[in-house]
Amino acid sequence: MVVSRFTYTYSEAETHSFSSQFSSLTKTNIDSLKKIKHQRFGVFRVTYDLVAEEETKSWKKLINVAVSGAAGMISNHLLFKLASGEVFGANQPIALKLLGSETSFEALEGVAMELEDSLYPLLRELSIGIDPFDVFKGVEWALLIGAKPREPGMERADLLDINGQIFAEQGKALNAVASRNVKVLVVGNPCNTNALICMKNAPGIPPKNFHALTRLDENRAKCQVHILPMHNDFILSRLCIVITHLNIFFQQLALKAGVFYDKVSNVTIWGNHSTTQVPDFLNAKINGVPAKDVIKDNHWLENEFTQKVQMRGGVLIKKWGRSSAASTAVSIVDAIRSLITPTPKGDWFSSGVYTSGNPYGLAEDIVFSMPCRSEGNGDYELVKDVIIDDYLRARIKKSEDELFAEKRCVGDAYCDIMLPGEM
Ligand SMILES: NC(=O)C1=CN([C@@H]2O[C@H](COP(=O)(O)OP(=O)(O)OC[C@H]3O[C@@H](n4cnc5c(N)ncnc54)[C@H](OP(=O)(O)O)[C@@H]3O)[C@@H](O)[C@H]2O)C=CC1
Ligand SMILES: O=C([O-])CC(=O)C(=O)O
Repeated sequence: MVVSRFTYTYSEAETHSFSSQFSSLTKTNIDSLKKIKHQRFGVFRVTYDLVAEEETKSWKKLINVAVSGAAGMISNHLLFKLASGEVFGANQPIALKLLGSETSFEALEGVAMELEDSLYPLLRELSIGIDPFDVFKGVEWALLIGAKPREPGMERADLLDINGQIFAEQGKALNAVASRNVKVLVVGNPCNTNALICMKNAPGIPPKNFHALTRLDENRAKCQVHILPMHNDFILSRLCIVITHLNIFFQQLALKAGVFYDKVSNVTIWGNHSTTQVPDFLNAKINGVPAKDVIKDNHWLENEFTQKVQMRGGVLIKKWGRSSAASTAVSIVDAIRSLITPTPKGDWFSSGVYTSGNPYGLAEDIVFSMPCRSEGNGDYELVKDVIIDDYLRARIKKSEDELFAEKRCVGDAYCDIMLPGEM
């Protein structure tokens, strides 16, 4: 078998002139530029015969992965994890197809150069482009990160409108050219509604294949346990190491308590990736014991813990001046790995998935974070044996209402809902 490392359509000089064209673009010529096919990059122009190599390596068939917003902050962390084998495995060669825009094209070239310079053996193909109908051709995974963040003075409805258009176009492109079983993970906010829009525009792809990223919220919920009040019969503390400069502080807390966050399981985030999300402590377990039996402080769980998780994104934006990028990339890796490796017995993971046919009595036709299990084949099943009490039901309803409001906002002139990260 021959694994191709790009055939590049343009010479180096042509690339530079191609790039500089983008800086002087007007809206009228963008469409004609979009007709240009996406490019195989740099060293990946050449096709190498890997037959000899394959005799010694038990590599799987090449997997095609598209990443949008590839020149952005999250992608800058994620792409290197994908190329290294950390995500799909050490025997999984990968073709990365990076989607940017006319404004980010030069930055995208810079990202591609860094990927080249990293000499990842598993990265067999790398291409960049600005037209999703080119970039998404044959992809088996689409990680949709690119989305316009809200700017000062913008109406929320403007953001939903703009991002709605992005995800509608990308849904159409996936529908037209992607693998029929492509798995789509929407990260760009508001991710639940963007995932729904994308899905609705891709009727040829099973709705079950669309996910909105709520794994970061699950991870945040797990790490928040470190702030548990001391308890008479059980002292528990938790650690979160996703924010590098807080490592030492958190590690000290964990060492003192002698409990690590890998002892927290069965954590569901219900609902929207927003401040209405519901971190479920009712079904969560600590050391295999129901979290409520360990913590026995309902007030703390319903208030302090819940709000900490709901507000985490916004608090981080205030401190960093930008939204979570590294921990988001980590959670994307977790989300993918949860679908391609069997879920540990008795546990589950959270993902924003389509509600139609759900076993919890949730409203149909929205993308809602729910507990999932996978056999490791890329697919998932919803977990049936969870308890939903009156408290959870009431909180879940608020998130449902918000998602219906978001749905209504797409295309509306005025919108009065909270978006993810808002305080
Ligand atoms: N679900 C979750 O848990 C989380 C979601 N997020 C969300 O992920 C998204 C990306 O975050 P991050 O990487 O930090 O952001 P960046 O601003 O660093 O990058 C975002 C990318 O989105 C693309 N973009 C921006 N505006 C538009 C537009 N109008 N049309 C098309 N693409 C656009 C740009 O790429 P280009 O010009 O190449 O298209 C840009 O590089 C944001 O929406 C953020 O809110 C963030 C953290 C957690
Ligand atoms: O809050 C934001 O805007 C970014 C985000 O989604 C998060 O950090 O959870």
